Amino acid sequence: MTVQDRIPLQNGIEVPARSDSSTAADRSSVTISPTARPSLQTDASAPPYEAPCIEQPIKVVNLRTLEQQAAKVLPEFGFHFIAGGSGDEWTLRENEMAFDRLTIEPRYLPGVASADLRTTILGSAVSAPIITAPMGLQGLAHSSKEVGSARGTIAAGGLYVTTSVSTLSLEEIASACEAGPKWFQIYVPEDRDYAREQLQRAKQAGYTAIVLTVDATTYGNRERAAMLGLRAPPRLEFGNTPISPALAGRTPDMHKTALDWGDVAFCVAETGLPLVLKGVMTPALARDAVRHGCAGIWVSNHGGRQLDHLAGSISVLPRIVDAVDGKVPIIIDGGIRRGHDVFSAIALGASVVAIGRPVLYGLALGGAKGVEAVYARLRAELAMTMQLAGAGSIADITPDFVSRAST
Ligand SMILES: Cc1cc2nc3c(=O)[nH]c(=O)nc-3n(C[C@H](O)[C@H](O)[C@H](O)COP(=O)(O)O)c2cc1C
Ligand SMILES: CC(C)CC(=O)C(=O)O
Repeated sequence: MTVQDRIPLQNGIEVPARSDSSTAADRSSVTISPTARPSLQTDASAPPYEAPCIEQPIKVVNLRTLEQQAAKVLPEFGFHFIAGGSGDEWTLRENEMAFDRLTIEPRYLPGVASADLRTTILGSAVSAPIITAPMGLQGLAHSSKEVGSARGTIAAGGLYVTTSVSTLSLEEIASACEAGPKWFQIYVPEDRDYAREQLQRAKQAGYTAIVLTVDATTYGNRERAAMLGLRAPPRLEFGNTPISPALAGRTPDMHKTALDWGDVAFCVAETGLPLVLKGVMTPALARDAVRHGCAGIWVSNHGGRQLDHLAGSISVLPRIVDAVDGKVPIIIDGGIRRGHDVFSAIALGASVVAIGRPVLYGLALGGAKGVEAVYARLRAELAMTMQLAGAGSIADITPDFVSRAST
């Protein structure tokens, strides 16, 4: 199989593929697990993976074009691991398309001199209603790994969410956040002792909330690498392997399949921290989450990487907002690329939005400074949208600012 010359991305964009002289015979050494639990594979005989390492401020024209820029600096496997979705990538595309079907109804002559973007989420102050979504294996994006994205996020006044499947340890990442706000997202492992250890380490390291992701009880059907004939790296680093002597010698599975409300109660009982449920796509789950004491609801389809053919996340937000009825704050992610996307999400009832891939593209292009530039651009677009639409503060952004496009 030869690697295509040009790779089609979202929105009809194509990027030139890197040259790759490996043959089908070479690639056949990639192990494809025949088990019922697909997972990200490694390819022991592949050449070492070299992530970008440049630290520099970058010019961000807009967050959409970042994908093309990042494609030029990332190794192909890393780029497609980050950019890709699952199955036909319908949900991946729909996340952005659903925002594109919304229109803004401006309020002119409001006497607004400037827009104040500041807000709070679960007691943490942020410079704008924008936070960084948890993302695993950031060593594929840049040599600074999660330290780079954490530093960039905090420097921009955002909130950082560390994942349990980070390349670096949750403690190293917590240090990089310094005094900035940080949450810990867990994929509850099968092994209770290991789960307990991770939660206790997170609390000890100063994370102030636990995010429990519910949409990954098995790995999504990620087909890009296979379709493009890409070789996975020889090894993938996971920074949160067990450390306590009681767990010595165990290599616990990082994802529990039979996740249930007992796991939610366990995470709360072990930490006493507020728990945000991530991956909520239905009003029924949102209602149950509130009833079970969750402190926040995170509307997400995992950036279209898990179950394909879920709706675009912004499409389900209004019904979830109705179900939650103001009892807890709502976070939303998926396809947020423009200041007016942030504006629409807030108008439709989210407290803050989270951004995923654009952070990793900024990281790949410039390390922490690149991430800071991504935030700066999105914040500038939001400020401009608020000024032009006539909203002086985040609290001013009410539902009547948004309607569905009539075309
Ligand atoms: C490379 C990558 C890794 C991810 N890893 C995690 C993870 O470890 N935990 C999690 O809950 N979500 C993970 N996600 C999903 C993001 O948290 C988020 O839901 C999604 O990226 C938002 O969509 P966007 O990329 O369009 O902004 C990952 C997403 C990407 C792109
Ligand atoms: C290492 C992966 C399980 C991280 C993830 O959640 C994702 O790729 O979407």
